[in-house]
Amino acid sequence: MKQPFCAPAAALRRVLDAAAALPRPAVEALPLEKACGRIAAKALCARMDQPPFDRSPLDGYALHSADTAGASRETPVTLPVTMKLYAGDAPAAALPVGCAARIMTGAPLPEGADCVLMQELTDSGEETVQLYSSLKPQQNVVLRGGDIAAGAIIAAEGTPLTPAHLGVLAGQGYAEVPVCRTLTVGILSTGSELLAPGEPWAPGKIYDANGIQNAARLGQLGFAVQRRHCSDDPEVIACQLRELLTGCDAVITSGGVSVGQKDYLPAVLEQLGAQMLFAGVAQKPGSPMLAAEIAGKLVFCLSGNPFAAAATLEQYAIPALLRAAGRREGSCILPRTTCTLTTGFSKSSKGDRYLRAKAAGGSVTIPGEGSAEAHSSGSLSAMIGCNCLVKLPAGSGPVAPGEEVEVLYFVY
Ligand SMILES: Nc1nc2c(c(=O)[nH]1)N[C@H]1C(S)=C(S)[C@@H](COP(=O)(O)OP(=O)(O)OC[C@H]3O[C@@H](n4cnc5c(N)ncnc54)[C@H](O)[C@@H]3O)O[C@H]1N2
Ligand code: MOO
Repeated sequence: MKQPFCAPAAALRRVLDAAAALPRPAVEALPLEKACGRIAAKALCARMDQPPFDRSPLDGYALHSADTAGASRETPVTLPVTMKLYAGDAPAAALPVGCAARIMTGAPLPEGADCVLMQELTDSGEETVQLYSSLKPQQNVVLRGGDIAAGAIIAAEGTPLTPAHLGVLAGQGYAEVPVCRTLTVGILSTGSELLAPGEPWAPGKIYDANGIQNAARLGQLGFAVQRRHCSDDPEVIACQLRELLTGCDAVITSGGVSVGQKDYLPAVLEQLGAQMLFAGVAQKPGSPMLAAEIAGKLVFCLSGNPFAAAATLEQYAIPALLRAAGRREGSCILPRTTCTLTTGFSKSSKGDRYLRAKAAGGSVTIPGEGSAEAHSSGSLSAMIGCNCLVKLPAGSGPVAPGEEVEVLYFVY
């Protein structure tokens, strides 16, 4: 007997648990220049205090704060200038009490100096300097370790490395970092109606949109992809799946998962000895989707309708693949928030429904100016520019501008 469709939350839990149970990806060392977007395979810590010495944030004079007491434009304090420090210099001696050091932004403070007066508040003298303001200890000093202290975690294991992480790591003298090997995902579009890009159009045929879209999205998230398409022939599909499973870490198919006479994916998965994670998810769109494990590799069979494929790719395949790629679970799951609708949607929702949308600044716009047709699972163009899904829970009626809805942002 056919099993009831899996609830969305349970479906996500199953694929995340299956992904977490897979062997961790191998570790490789990469130069920082090549590590953007890659996942830290180990915790990356600060090796030293940054900055590594107390430094000046200003062009001016390093001083003993006690020497500046009472200084003002009316009653300047005059001191001899006994040293000069540029960024990159190492002070050769301590600053004697009663003396000033000419100092430039980024230069280390000499020992003894505990403050810096900007040159605009002096006469900018070279031999002697007149100070027009008094200072407190540590005023205008960037303290050693003030940015990051030795030992602090820069990126926890499983963190995708951003330009900011790489900047901090570079500031620590890292030349290379241990990252998880890139996973390769096989992408198979099934359907005898499908044409490859560039093929001449013929009656009854359509171009394979899902394959490119799925590949582009996975590429954006740092996966390598191998993309193919094949006809609705169970032997061909099985053969293509076997080949992709040999050369790739996971496979995503589209099409052929429903109840049509040429919807062969359920039977092919059975033939290949798949362990099903779920067969069908209780939502619109994408309800016929399958998720399985074959020989220790994740396989996601998305429905052919392009928006159904795109939505379930975001909701289930991407979180699980990112988890398998080495990310921590928290950064694999679509972040949820509540936003106010600026546009409405005219249909009621018997089961959970997900609509593509554009969220920003607490508001969310469902494209298509209220037309439910724009949101049919076969329509693709309304997806352009969308960054999230709006969830309309089972039992919702039509929704109107001004109402609050739950928003699930796509993961990056
Ligand atoms: N009697 C029923 N019919 C259908 C049901 C049902 O419950 N009972 N479910 C419907 C739902 S919901 C969906 S979703 C689709 C899913 O069908 P399949 O996953 O088997 O997908 P196909 O039939 O192969 O294709 C559906 C649609 O998408 C087009 N397509 C397929 N691949 C691509 C591609 N790579 N690029 C662009 N477009 C693609 C295909 O030509 C079809 O138009 O089943 C419903 N039917
Ligand atoms: O699940 Mo289907 O995607 O509604 O057309």
